Amino acid sequence: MKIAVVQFPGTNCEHETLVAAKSAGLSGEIFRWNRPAEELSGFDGYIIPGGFSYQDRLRAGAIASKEPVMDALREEAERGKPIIGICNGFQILVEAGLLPGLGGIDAALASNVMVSKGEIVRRGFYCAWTTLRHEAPPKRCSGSFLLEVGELVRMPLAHAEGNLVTVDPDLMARLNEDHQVVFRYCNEAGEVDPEYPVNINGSLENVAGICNPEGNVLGMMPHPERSSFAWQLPPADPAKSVGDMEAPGPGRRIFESMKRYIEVRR
Ligand SMILES: NC(=O)CC[C@H](N)C(=O)O
Repeated sequence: MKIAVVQFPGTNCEHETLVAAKSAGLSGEIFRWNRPAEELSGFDGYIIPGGFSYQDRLRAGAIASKEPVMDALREEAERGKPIIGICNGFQILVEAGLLPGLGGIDAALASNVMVSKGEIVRRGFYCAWTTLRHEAPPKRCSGSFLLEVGELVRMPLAHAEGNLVTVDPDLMARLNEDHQVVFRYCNEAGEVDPEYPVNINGSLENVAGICNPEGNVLGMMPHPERSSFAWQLPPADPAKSVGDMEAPGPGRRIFESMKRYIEVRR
């Protein structure tokens, strides 16, 4: 099971993403955006990692979304192969139209605006640990294939443009009804609160991850590769482990899910 971690100029999470995927039993390689795009068909799945592709110019993900490699990824998605976009990867998927309903002028990942008690308390780039509640039914989505409804996973986020906004009053109803909301920001007890700091970036309905209608394409703002090993967890976390460098952290479940999804598809 071989995956491609697609790297654009300005991507900065490709190595740790590949290491995390390998820790889940996948094999793979970093695939530079300017390689012949047809070589992508030889992989079983794809991850677009985080970073600042093209310096986030215009909007984060906007320029990378126009690269020919994204047309090839669209074709692979149509064949049912899994694609996970993490942070800047999510932004690129949205801009490329691989998550229908998002992107264009109707719905976007906009600048973070954190609101508490009716006041804006913070804006822009933010880096913090967060807890996600898995909202989709098991097996709904390639990147959360193994997760139960309500399962909590801890991982960090670090971005400026992850705030889902829309002018379409029906968008959330459609996404919810179709179980395309995969993750929501919640507190450690699993409760969703629309205010900062639980709703960490101001996103509509605390959305942290969305899949396409078919479930094979997942975009998520937080970084599972940054909590795929127990040693990556914050010092106070009970699951923190420094002795065993291979001990799993919660983020590994995303990559294990992708592996299982590929196995089941075969
Ligand atoms: N960590 C990242 O992938 C950064 C995402 C993006 N460039 C932003 O700041 O919004």
